[in-house]
Amino acid sequence: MSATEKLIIFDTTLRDGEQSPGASMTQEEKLRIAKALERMQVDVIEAGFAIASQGDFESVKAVAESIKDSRVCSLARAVDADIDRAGEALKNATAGRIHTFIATSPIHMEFKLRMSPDQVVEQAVKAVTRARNLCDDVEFSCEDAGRSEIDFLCRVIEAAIDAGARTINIPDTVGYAMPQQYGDTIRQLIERIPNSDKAIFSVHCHNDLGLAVANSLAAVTCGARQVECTINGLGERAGNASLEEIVMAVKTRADFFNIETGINTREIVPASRLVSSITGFPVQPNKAIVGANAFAHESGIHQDGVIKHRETYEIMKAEDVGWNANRMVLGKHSGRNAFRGRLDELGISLKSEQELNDAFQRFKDLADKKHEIFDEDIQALVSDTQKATENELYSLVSLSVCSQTGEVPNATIVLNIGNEEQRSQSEGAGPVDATFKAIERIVSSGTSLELYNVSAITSGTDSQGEVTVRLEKGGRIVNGHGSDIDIVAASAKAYLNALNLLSAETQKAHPQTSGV
Ligand SMILES: CC(=O)SCCNC(=O)CCNC(=O)[C@H](O)C(C)(C)COP(=O)(O)OP(=O)(O)OC[C@H]1O[C@@H](n2cnc3c(N)ncnc32)[C@H](O)[C@@H]1OP(=O)(O)O
Ligand SMILES: CC(C)C(=O)C(=O)O
Ligand SMILES: [Mg+2]
Repeated sequence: MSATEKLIIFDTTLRDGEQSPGASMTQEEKLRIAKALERMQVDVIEAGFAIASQGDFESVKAVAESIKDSRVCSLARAVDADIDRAGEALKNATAGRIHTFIATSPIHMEFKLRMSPDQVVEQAVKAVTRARNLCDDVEFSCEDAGRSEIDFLCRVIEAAIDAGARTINIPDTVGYAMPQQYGDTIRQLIERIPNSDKAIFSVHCHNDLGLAVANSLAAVTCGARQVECTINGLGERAGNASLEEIVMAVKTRADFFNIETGINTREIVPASRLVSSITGFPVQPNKAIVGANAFAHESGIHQDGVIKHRETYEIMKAEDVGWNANRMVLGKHSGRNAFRGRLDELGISLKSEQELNDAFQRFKDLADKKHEIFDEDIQALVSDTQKATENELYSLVSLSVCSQTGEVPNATIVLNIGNEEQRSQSEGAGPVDATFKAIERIVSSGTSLELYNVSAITSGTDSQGEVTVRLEKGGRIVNGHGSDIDIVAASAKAYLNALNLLSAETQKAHPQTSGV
């Protein structure tokens, strides 16, 4: 391996990550994540599966139109309509990629596709050819390659490369592979396929046996030059290989891998927090790189060693992955121009002067209550502003909660519903429960609460709490978000945000209806 070889980082948080049950994201949330990935200098962003729905199409299109420094990709089955839809969504991209796939394992071909191996080869070639007519950059994946026969993989991949695929992805779709075996497969494919030098070999590993990162790295030592991964390892079932672990393994053990990624690793922790807060999937404290304890030393001998010489117990620097990057960016004496400038640096664009004014007012209100304002605070308050200026049916006017030792908590809430104020009161098991019950007394939404998560946006007891509320109704699932220094108010905002998302979906489907 030469020292200058590059490992391409292909992030699929917005596509495979979104396939995690409950992790669906709005277009605005996808754009914020895409911007964070661009800041991190991810090479390829898989923005979605354009044919899946109108919303997916719009999201891929919006990401393709706003991202300039990363390639933007859409997934497509080996089906004409999927490929055309992906091409359409990507047509304004600075650099686009169509990623088409078909399963190659005996079990998938026989029982799912109901196609013979010959038909699969023929369909793969047709799909790659069609995609190449729409886009110069085409990736082809052999779904369930981890359980496919190597002779058949050689045959279908050679044909796909001849048809114009420039990246060949070998997914371990069900997380079945073992590192050494998977690495050997990659090595054999590269050695045996006559035109393998015309393509970059890529890997996409799932974590069903907890081996996604190990399998991906084994493949890198055997010639893979693209790794598909997600922030926090989000993804279908047990998830995908986690981007932060892949990138930091390759960087920390450059002596072993002798390969580089182009990732700005200082953006890793902010991106991890953003994805966690948007999806409501908390990061476990002992998660490598981005867990709260990843750089914390508890035991005396370790602390002693670190004080004497940091490298005795630390193989990476916390600041290199973005810990401690909580810079105080603005304070209560900052003006509108500084605020606007910081939004620009964070890649946040507000649609109108009115949105800027609203966000600035929220910033001033927050600065009155909280001494230091960090980037994460700004991201949260802008997100609240955008929610407030979108057409909301329900908004919070006021909330008063009484919670006292030995007494049953009680909440009184006033909501604005379609320009009319309504008040209600409820007791509950705790202040949040009382608040949600008070809201339900007014709206009777018929939803069920699937997830409630609260996390501190920054450190300190004056940190804003960020709450995610996941509601389900008739099979539709939404994640509502709210932030506030008062976590009960943040919870009420998150609950109302989820109700507004459901109501917006209902209105799209049935324009005459109002409510959830
Ligand atoms: C391993 C992965 O992560 S693959 C990506 C998984 N992600 C998703 O499925 C999320 C988005 N999916 C969707 O929205 C829908 O499944 C759609 C829009 C793609 C398709 O919806 P539908 O047309 O209703 O088909 P449905 O999902 O029921 O079945 C899939 C069909 O595609 C076929 N198919 C599956 N994969 C492929 C492929 N790669 N190439 C060609 N056909 C395929 C199946 O055999 C099945 O065909 P059949 O209807 O003739 O039996
Ligand atoms: C579509 C492909 C790349 C996939 O997600 C998988 O096989 O896991
Ligand atoms: Mg996958």
